[in-house]
Amino acid sequence: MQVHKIEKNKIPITILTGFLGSGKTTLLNYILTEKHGYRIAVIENEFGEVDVDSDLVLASEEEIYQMQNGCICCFVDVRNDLIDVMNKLLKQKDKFDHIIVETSGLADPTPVATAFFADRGVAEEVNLDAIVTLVDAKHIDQHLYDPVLDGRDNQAVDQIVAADRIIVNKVDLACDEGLSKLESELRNLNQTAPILRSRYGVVDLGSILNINGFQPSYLRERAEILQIDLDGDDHHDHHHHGHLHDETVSSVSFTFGQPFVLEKLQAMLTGYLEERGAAIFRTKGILSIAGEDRFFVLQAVHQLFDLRPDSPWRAEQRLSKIVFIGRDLDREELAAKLSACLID
Ligand SMILES: Nc1nc2c(ncn2[C@@H]2O[C@H](COP(=O)(O)OP(=O)(O)OP(=O)(O)O)[C@@H](O)[C@H]2O)c(=O)[nH]1
Repeated sequence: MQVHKIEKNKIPITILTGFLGSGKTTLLNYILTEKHGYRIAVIENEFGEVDVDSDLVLASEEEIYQMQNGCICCFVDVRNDLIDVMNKLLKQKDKFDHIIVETSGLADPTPVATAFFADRGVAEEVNLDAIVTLVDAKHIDQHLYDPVLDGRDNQAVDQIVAADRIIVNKVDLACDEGLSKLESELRNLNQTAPILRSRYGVVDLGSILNINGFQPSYLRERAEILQIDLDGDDHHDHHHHGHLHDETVSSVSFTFGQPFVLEKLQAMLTGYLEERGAAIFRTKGILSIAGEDRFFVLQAVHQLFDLRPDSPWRAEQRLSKIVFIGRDLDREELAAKLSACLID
């Protein structure tokens, strides 16, 4: 690991970003289980009404704060929540020495980064270390060149443009030629960020944590474009900014008390995602399966899906939670399809 100069006494913050399903939680879990000597506090922000992500982050000693209901980049109130969470964290700052903020996959990281500067109290205590952007080598093209967003703000692009480090993840799903082409496209969007490659988020952590990689001048430029006031010192002021994430994308979530019949569910998901997967960016779930003592984890990025047993249920009630994120989602249709897979 390389050692870098760190701003004295300030707690470094890493913003972990990347489009839906690019591998942020996978990388976060890798970081949380590696022996790097940092005590890490995590702030998670999820897009979707039902919280699945906190179940997917491995249980650990680290402090994990969940922020839900909205995307931190978009809503001033949610950014205020972020500052409130930070203030809570800072009251017990002897417990950790690094903070990781995992943004939702639809967030533009720039307004998130500005939140730390706009609040004077927080700005005195923390140092934005780097914006680390994960890129899904298999699926990113559909989002970088999304025809629905033609001429409009595109978060997949924003995330790459704002990056201090780019990690091209899922290299196992791409060929060498495809990776080189992708890397030159990324270089066109971002001329300075070093580009790393990874499989399941395995990277040299010395290249992404405590690197002093953040470029404030660049943030100021982006903040101006987004009309964010960087110099306001009261974060409870509802100042406006010109950014909203892709409104054509929404999420639909369900919970079920009854268990699913595995084969029925597998067949339904295969058919549904094959047919609709281009418009369904992300599906995740923690599922109760009939006859199984373990809960199953469902992970899908577009058509590519994985449903497998995880750990035994603990004493808590077995409740399935499932969330779909994408375009033109029909709640009724999905509810009927899922209900048909439940045990009679
Ligand atoms: N084949 C392959 N799959 C990967 C790799 N990294 C992550 N995945 C899988 O991709 C899926 C999404 O990974 P996550 O880490 O949950 O992605 P995320 O960015 O946190 O997703 P959101 O929070 O929903 O935006 C999971 O099924 C992972 O197991 C990789 O390098 N190769």
